[in-house]
Amino acid sequence: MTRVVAQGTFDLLHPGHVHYLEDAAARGDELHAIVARRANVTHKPEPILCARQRRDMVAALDAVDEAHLGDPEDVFVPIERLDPDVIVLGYDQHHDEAGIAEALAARDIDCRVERASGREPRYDEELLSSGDIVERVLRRRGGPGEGGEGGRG
Ligand SMILES: Cc1cc2nc3c(=O)[nH]c(=O)nc-3n(C[C@H](O)[C@H](O)[C@H](O)COP(=O)(O)O)c2cc1C
Ligand SMILES: Nc1ncnc2c1ncn2[C@@H]1O[C@H](COP(=O)(O)OP(=O)(O)OP(=O)(O)O)[C@@H](O)[C@H]1O
Repeated sequence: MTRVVAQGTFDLLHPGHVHYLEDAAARGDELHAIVARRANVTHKPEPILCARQRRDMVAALDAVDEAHLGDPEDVFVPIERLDPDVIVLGYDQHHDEAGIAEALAARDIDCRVERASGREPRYDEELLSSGDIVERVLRRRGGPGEGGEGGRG
């Protein structure tokens, strides 16, 4: 039984997330998704939705066998608990495979580190970024003070 782990913020779910999780699931028999805590999302604006809601949405995806709230302090806590055979990084995820592989080896965790493929938009209107979804909402629904087009867009 090959256990796979994938991870991310998964704020406003979109087909890119689905592609990533399906790609990761295809690399083993069961897929566990770790959902980042707000405090650990430091390389971009904080997520709009709370971690529990983000976890619940990821858990609802067919590709995902179980979704977990990430540890608030130590990203390796869920890894040591889950003891995966493969960790799949997202195609543009800011983590370094070699660095993670070293950290796993230092913890005697026998686990491969792989990187998923990216998915390109299939039509102009399609948004494959949570940040871009927020931008569109602000543009279309932002109040007059926020430069939005106002109204229900
Ligand atoms: C192997 C691995 C384990 C992680 N575990 C946790 C965790 O336990 N708690 C957490 O808040 N974030 C965890 N993360 C970090 C988040 O997934 C990271 O902030 C995430 O990559 C968000 O960035 P992204 O959504 O832009 O990809 C982990 C990342 C990796 C690569
Ligand atoms: N278009 C895509 N194709 C494949 N994987 C994707 C795509 N978009 C996001 N992912 C992957 O999903 C995981 C979670 O991504 P994240 O939660 O950061 O969403 P995001 O849409 O990339 O956020 P943002 O674009 O606002 O930074 C990451 O590993 C990322 O590589």
